[in-house]
Amino acid sequence: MTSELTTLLDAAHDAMIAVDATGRITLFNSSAERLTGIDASKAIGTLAQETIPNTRLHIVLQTGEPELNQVQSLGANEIITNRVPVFDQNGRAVAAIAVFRTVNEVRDLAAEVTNLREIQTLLHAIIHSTQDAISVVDANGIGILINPAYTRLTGLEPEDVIGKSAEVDIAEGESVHLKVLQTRQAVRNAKMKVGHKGRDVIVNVAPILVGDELKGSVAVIHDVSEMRVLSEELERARKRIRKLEAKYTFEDIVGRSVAMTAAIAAAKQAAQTKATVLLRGESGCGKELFAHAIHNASDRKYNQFVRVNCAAINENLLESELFGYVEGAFTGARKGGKKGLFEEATDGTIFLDEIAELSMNTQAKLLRVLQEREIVRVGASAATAVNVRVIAATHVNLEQAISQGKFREDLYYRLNVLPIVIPPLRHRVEDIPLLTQMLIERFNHDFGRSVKKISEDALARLCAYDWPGNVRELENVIGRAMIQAQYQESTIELKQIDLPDSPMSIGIQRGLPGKATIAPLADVIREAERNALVTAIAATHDNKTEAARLLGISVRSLYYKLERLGLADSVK
Ligand SMILES: Nc1ncnc2c1ncn2[C@@H]1O[C@H](COP(=O)(O)OP(=O)(O)OP(=O)(O)O)[C@@H](O)[C@H]1O
Repeated sequence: MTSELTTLLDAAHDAMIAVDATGRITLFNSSAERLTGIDASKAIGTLAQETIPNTRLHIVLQTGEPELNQVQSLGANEIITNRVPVFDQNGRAVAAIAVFRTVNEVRDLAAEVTNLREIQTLLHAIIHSTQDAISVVDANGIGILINPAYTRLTGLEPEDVIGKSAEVDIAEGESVHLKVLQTRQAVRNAKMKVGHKGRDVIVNVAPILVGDELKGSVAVIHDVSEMRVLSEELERARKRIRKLEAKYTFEDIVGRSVAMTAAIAAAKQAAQTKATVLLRGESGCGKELFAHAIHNASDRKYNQFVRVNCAAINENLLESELFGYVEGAFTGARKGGKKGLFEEATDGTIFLDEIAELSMNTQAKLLRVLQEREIVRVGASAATAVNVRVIAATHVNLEQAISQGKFREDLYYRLNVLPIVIPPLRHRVEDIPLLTQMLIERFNHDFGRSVKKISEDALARLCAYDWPGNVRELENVIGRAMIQAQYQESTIELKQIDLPDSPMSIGIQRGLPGKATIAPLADVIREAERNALVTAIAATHDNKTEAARLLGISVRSLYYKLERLGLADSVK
């Protein structure tokens, strides 16, 4: 026997014993030594049935019949044996071979095979169900596996790819598989075009190394056009979030008084309809808060909420702002024209705050929108249909405005479909403790304070006041009190509640001026400026840069103003 053959047989996991025609052992490999505990040098040349009593090789020689899968004992082991005769050209048995291994080894092997099958099934399921296109080539760059996502992306079927060169799917660019096989290094984010349609893709390819041996490479291919669509969708969603200005919901409206509960219930009901809503109430009582909440509780919540302060926009611009304009509508008109706020709010809500401030001319145009549900851009001849829910708000007594000829009666009826009256704070004193607590928490957060509550006498003072500026005014009073409070203070005290107690000053805030209280405008402005500076300096703990930022002025300008108002020393 050649030495190569001996080495090979010694390396085999199976035990092997061969006998010649006389039944003497001619081969006894290492595994046979291991299983029998007999040295090959001692076994070779002996009669097999004498050295190993139940080899039965002499019987196989006699009968010429193979004995397959025989289980028997060998020392402490159970073994499974195959014995086969070897014949010459004349059909005479000239040798016999026994190949055996322990039953445990066979069981382990069977389990390993089962495991491998399970892993294979699992891999198959994963590769076939993933949305990522996958292709695998062997070490020679020949295709061995693709998945259905690959076929969807490239249009290539298994028969086009399996057994073919890795370059078969490339429409433009070089094969990354071949590069990875050459370098044994993974390649990430390679751009190329693949398949019949030359689809833009990004490819990640990794070598398959078993130990040190290169077995092939695997590529995961992403469709760029799909990614582009997804990122565009993401951008659209981001824009929507950015533009979604309605930040409050009904959860944010504080109030358990009967009047407030009724207003909230009416607003919740209105949210379920498409009807125009008219929010009425004094300044600062929460009309805008309600408008946000109605929008956010309606089926338009994922679309635009556009707020228009009718009092803040110049009358000449208002029409083009609301309804847009066509190219060349007026000098300075943008090329291609411009969408108006009604169109911006398509499928969403437009909140027309301070509606009573609209000119009679714009009122007529708004009436048309409400009647026809269409707008005409400035300079356009045709109308465009718009699907927009209108919420209007005013603190003005519209009935009185009608009788004074300042508000169109027909528009009033169009707007007044679902009127919701938000009661002034003085009519719902029982809400003051709740609102105060909510504000304390908000300002703790904003100013970094840790105030817990308000003292009883301070709260009593708040409840006795009649709040012409409503919740906005309460916000200011609590805000000021918390700025004044020392850091360690946990209760707002009466002395920190800064409320005007003269009935005259209340009158001024309600728009009922008393001559005695009117001061020269320059003094009023100077006083207001002084207050603003002191508050900002206090709120920022004397951080001039931050105070200037809050006031919207430069630091230099802040120092100048402090100097001019004689505050430079007191706030140092
Ligand atoms: N019920 C409430 N619960 C919580 N916060 C409220 C409530 N009502 C009003 N506010 C707060 O008071 C401030 C004024 O409210 P809002 O701007 O909605 O009033 P408004 O009636 O629209 O005022 P204006 O007529 O001056 O525009 C806001 O900061 C708002 O969040």
